[in-house]
Amino acid sequence: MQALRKFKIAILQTKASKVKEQTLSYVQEALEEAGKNGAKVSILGETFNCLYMKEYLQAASENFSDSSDKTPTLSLLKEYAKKYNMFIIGSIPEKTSDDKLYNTGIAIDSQGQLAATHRKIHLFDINIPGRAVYKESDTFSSGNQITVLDTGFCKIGLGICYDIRFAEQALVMCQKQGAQVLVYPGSFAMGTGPIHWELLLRARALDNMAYVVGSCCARFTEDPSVYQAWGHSTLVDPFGKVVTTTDHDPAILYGEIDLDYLDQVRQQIPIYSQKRYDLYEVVQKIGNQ
Ligand SMILES: NC(=O)CCC(=O)C(=O)O
Repeated sequence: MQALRKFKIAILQTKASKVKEQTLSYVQEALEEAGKNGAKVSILGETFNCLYMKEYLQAASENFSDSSDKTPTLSLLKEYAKKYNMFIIGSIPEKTSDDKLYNTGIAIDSQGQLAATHRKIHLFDINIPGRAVYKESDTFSSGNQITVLDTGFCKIGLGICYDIRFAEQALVMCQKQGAQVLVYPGSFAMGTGPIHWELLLRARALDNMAYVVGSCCARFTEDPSVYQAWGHSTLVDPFGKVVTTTDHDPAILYGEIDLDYLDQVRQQIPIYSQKRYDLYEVVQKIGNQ
């Protein structure tokens, strides 16, 4: 069988409502459109099934071992992955049987199976008074695994939002585990997004000469007391160029992943073979090595 070297991705910048069913109807509409438009991989935002605030995160959480009537988000994604023969990636709040909550990236394969999970490793605990104050560890426990999904046609490294600030995680995903595409579902903050979001996406792309997808949630503008996401979902190519981007409103972006182009860029600027491992090294300590 001929390897798939070029494929279409869709970045679904969907909006959350205060009501989970409504939020999922926005997600369903977006998946329908992306599927009809031939996306091979559709990527949603961080905790795309609710607003990014403790009470909503708790209420929208799903236990992945529950039956399908109690996991409406997972069921929806599985249905649409199968219907349109596409991979679907995003993060949702995961509740475990011992009552812990994780911010968990999920990847559903084109057969509708849960192919990989990534529990956010670095929790968004920052304190810039008057600008960005958030303590994600009040809600979630942190994960302990670095995750790279092998789709059969490319390797996708999974991170979540704040994870993008940690270059070592991306280096391990690409340079130890062979990821060609890095995917970061996000809900970036207004106080940092304008200066850091695109810069970080492009930085990780250049560190690794990889495609980088930042799929942010759309902004919830109706109520200023609710966490406001920066939006601006973006695809960056392995040369560090922004392929497509948007503002903060709901949107679906399409882009092409071209693995021949990625190989070409990695040959032309051969950082992978020029590493001075006699002077430094990035070591993965735990996870699928
Ligand atoms: N949800 C997040 O992890 C937000 C990360 C963020 O805004 C940042 O500045 O980093």
